Amino acid sequence: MISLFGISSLLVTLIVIYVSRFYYRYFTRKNPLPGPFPLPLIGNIHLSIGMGFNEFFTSMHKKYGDMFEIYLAGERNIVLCRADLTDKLNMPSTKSNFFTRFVTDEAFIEYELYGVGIGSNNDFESWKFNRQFFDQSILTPNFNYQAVEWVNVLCKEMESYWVDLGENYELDLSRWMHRFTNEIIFKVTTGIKNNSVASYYNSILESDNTLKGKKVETVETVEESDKFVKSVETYVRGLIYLTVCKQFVLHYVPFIREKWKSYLENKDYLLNKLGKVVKERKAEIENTPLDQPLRHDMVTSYITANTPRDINTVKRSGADLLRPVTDREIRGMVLDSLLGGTETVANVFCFIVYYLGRYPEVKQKVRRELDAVLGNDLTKLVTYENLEELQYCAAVINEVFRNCPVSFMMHRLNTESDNVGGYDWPASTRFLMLYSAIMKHKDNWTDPDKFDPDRWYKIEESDKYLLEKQKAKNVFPMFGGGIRICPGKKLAIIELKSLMIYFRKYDIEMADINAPLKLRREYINTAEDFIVKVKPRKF
Ligand code: HEM
Repeated sequence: MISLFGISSLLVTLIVIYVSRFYYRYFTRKNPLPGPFPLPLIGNIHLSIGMGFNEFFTSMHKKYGDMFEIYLAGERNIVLCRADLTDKLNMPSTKSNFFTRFVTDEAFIEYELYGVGIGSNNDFESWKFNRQFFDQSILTPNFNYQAVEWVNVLCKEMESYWVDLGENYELDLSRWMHRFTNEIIFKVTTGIKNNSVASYYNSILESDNTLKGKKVETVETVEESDKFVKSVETYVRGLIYLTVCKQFVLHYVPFIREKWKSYLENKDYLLNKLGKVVKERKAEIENTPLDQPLRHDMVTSYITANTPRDINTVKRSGADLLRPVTDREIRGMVLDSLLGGTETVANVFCFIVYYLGRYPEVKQKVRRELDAVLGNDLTKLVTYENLEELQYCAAVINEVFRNCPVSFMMHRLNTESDNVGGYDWPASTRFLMLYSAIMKHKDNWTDPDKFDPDRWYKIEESDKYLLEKQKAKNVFPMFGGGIRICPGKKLAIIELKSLMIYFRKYDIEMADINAPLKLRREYINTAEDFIVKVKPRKF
């Protein structure tokens, strides 16, 4: 039997070997760049304690310049903070050497991310197949018209709850927005109304019986709906663990091991739930007579693709794209929609409300545009064409994002050796594009720290924002770039502009106008406890 002493000596030997190997690799690394000195296993992550990830990277940028190195989970990452350094990584071609976003390891596979869906899929052929169907279902004019209609209806429904709660009720806008985006994305993806907003409203009424509103009848219980919304948020948090912890840490380090186990349980719940939705819709389609039309949602589009009931109008070419989509693939794409489209839109809208509260002159300009485009009838439903006309609103969305990005960085790896920033890098080098720095770089923006939507609005009419005029297209990666650019960008803008229409009728007032925005700063920036009152606008 091995003695305790034997086990300890073995452990010490393994640690010494690991640490020596780590520092040997560190001191002999190719192209040493400026950056903080790393520790084995954790890298530089300890330096971020007490601040958010974005603040941490921003402080490193200030200290080490536009191209530096950071160690995460013991691995080297090359951080790029100027747009021209990222050009190659964002090349819009399937021949791109920078297709891969994350490293595939055992934990990645354990989280069921490999070879499925599009967001985290590292298998190029599988990604290409899935992305084609994703784009086909979401990038058509029909989809846009349908989305505008559904978003309109849900905006009206949410408005009715706010009116019932009364103008002095303090709403946590961040929570409402998460419900709103969850319901919309679920609806456009599956065609099913999951009543996420209504059940949140019910939960508020349940928790305070002095409120005057009337509970809404829904099939979903408050608990069920809560569980689903939270499971999507929890799944995203699990992705952060994957990125910053090595598999060994996830499986063996106390506390983190338990946390990881709970993320895996949550993953099983979420995937089972989505799998059930796909199965049920499949059965519905099979039971629908051939002469009856099928509704246009993303799941229906995936299920029917390359089958005799195909609802997609675009025909595919290439033998590898002609097979039907499997249930697992469909489930992966539904999950991608939820992951990509919930936190992002919800938080951008909260940040818009914050900036409009802080800049009343910008809010006035937004209102003037809404009045001009939508007229005096406050009950009229908006159209896709109306939304297209809202150019100043589009400028506000961009400027809010530039100043307060939700997704502030993005990863890439090179498949083959390549030159980036003047250095030759071996295959599988990890690059990290720091969007928050790129979007404020003095070489590309006039008064980069100033909040001014005019830098996006009719800039051809003056030379004030000359830099933006020349460069904004390439230096504003709100939706990323290259072949992996966000496929939900049109839907996101439809949702955000539709939500901004609330400002035509209401003042969304922050409880404390002087309080700084409270952010939960993790892998993405999210608003927390964002308390507002929704009052009728004073004309
Ligand atoms: C304001 C809202 C949004 C922002 C800021 C945003 C931002 C991004 C960014 C930065 C990327 C990475 C692109 C890259 O690597 O170059 C991305 C990818 C993605 N987004 Fe969005 N997004 C938003 C809304 C949405 C919505 C509504 C959906 C739902 C359909 C969505 C689905 C996705 C998917 C599936 C991907 C992965 C694409 C791929 O890897 O091929 N996003 N998004």
